[in-house]
Amino acid sequence: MFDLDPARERPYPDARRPDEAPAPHPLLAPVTGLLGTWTGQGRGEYPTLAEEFTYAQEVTFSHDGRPFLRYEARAWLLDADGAPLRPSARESGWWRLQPEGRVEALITQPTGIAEISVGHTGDGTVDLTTQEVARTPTAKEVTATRRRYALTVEDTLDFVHDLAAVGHPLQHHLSARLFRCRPGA
Ligand code: HEM
Repeated sequence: MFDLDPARERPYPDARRPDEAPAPHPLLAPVTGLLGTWTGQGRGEYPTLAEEFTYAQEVTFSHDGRPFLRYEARAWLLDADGAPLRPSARESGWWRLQPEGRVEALITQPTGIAEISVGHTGDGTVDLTTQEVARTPTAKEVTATRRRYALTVEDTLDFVHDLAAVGHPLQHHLSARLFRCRPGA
């Protein structure tokens, strides 16, 4: 009989480093530099908000040998001294790599938003723009987002997020600079 012991090692673990098994699918070649966990800080704004805010963010990219990345991100707001204030945005999804660096992404948030985005990757940068935004009945009115993830200098990931929501056209919502987490460092 099949052994369902949950304590057994998973047969298909996710890899978070390019040199870790399983080997990345060849279509992942333009994005293997993203693999792993990134943390850092950013700032945000929107015309509906009286003030800018600062936040911390943790982002993880992994894969299981197939031509998509698993994406997971969470953020928390920071006070003026950099201390955690409260949990903020979370999201997770799948980035499907296609030939010629084309990317299709599915990203969902607990605020009732599901983004279907398309874009392109090359030179350490991933650009994604929503093709569709689906919303649960009580979600805020988000109509579009645009994201750029850019590996600028080594082990640094810059993130910019534009948002069209609650009657406002696409404009800056977030910018962050994240640094690669080294386990045990
Ligand atoms: C690092 C990720 C993010 C952070 C730290 C963040 C932070 C914030 C903050 C602090 C607010 C003000 C309201 C509040 O205090 O909750 C806000 C509003 C909002 N955010 Fe974000 N956000 C993030 C990502 C996103 C994403 C991915 C979306 C949509 C796809 C989004 C859509 C919105 C919308 C629609 C509002 C409400 C605007 C309004 O009605 O005034 N945010 N965000």
